[in-house]
Amino acid sequence: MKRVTTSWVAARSSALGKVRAFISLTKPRQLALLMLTMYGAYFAGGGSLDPRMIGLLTVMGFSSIGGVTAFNMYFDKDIDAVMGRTRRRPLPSGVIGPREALVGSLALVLIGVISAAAINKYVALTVVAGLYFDIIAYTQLTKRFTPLSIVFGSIAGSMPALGGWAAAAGSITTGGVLMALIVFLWQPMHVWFLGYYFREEYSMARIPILPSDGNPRLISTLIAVSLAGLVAVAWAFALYYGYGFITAISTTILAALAVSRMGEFARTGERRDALKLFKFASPIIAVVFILLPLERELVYAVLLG
Ligand code: HEM
Ligand SMILES: CC(C)=CCC/C(C)=C/CC/C(C)=C/COP(=O)(O)OP(=O)(O)O
Repeated sequence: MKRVTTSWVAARSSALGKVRAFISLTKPRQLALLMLTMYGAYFAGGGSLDPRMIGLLTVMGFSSIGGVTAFNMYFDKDIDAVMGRTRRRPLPSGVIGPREALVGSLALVLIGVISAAAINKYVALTVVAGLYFDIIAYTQLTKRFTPLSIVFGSIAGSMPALGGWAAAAGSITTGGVLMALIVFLWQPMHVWFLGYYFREEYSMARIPILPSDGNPRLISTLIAVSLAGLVAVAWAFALYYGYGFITAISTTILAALAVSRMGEFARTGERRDALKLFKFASPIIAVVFILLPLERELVYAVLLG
């Protein structure tokens, strides 16, 4: 009896281990913030609390974004084995086999496309675009060859916001494009400070993540320009739709803070400054995608009654 129980416990713990490992293939923290941009855009675009829609959106977001991320890890298992940051991931460490990862990620992507189509064809379009720009344009065609890969990765990263808005608005309209543009313009800060912090590992894996081999002054200037663009888009949204001024003011303050801290990094090129600025990036995008829907609610529910 004891032997049966032990083998059952062993089997259960290995199955749990597999599930945990597969969840880590979806990069849960990145997945969570990407889903926040999806929900934020959905509610900022006037989306309702209808349970069917919220359910479909949640299944679509988790499975399409998680599936694409797991698919990316399947393709990148060779370079992930080289970098200290990624070598303990389930594929390079062997916890999950390539076939399991491929089948699982494809299943998730399929569920994502189907649930997106159940909402409307524009949301389905954003999922297909996210799949194409992440897996083909970024992972396959550019990530290993040029720092310009960030353009394609950033288009992919902007798709959940566009999809969330399209789910609410029933099509792709100005507000969705502006919110997607905000995510697009946020990504250089997110990617390049992380890339600078891990630049030895990236060069070991021969991944050209940084422009001009990581000149801190150039990186800071380019990120400052992208943040200025982000702030301009936030103000454009507020002026166009008549709500979003608190979001625009908050984004302006946060971007100004980030740029003021970049001066130190531009001068010293210190890795620890790059990490601090990387960590500072996520709250900026979170503020936009939490405040904007709240402001819409405030204006529509309270002021317009
Ligand atoms: C070109 C596009 C992007 C690239 C190259 C990129 C790259 C990365 C990398 C390398 C990490 C570290 C992962 C790890 O070591 O486990 C990361 C973490 C993360 N990413 Fe991205 N990312 C991109 C787009 C996005 C987008 C659009 C979002 C959300 C809107 C996002 C949210 C996050 C979050 C929340 C984390 C975890 C941050 C932390 O640990 O503090 N990423 N990303
Ligand atoms: C609607 C939809 C499906 C959108 C896709 C959203 C999505 C998954 C965006 C992520 C973009 C991206 C390039 C991440 C980094 O990968 P990396 O390989 O550079 O990161 P790593 O080095 O940590 O593996």
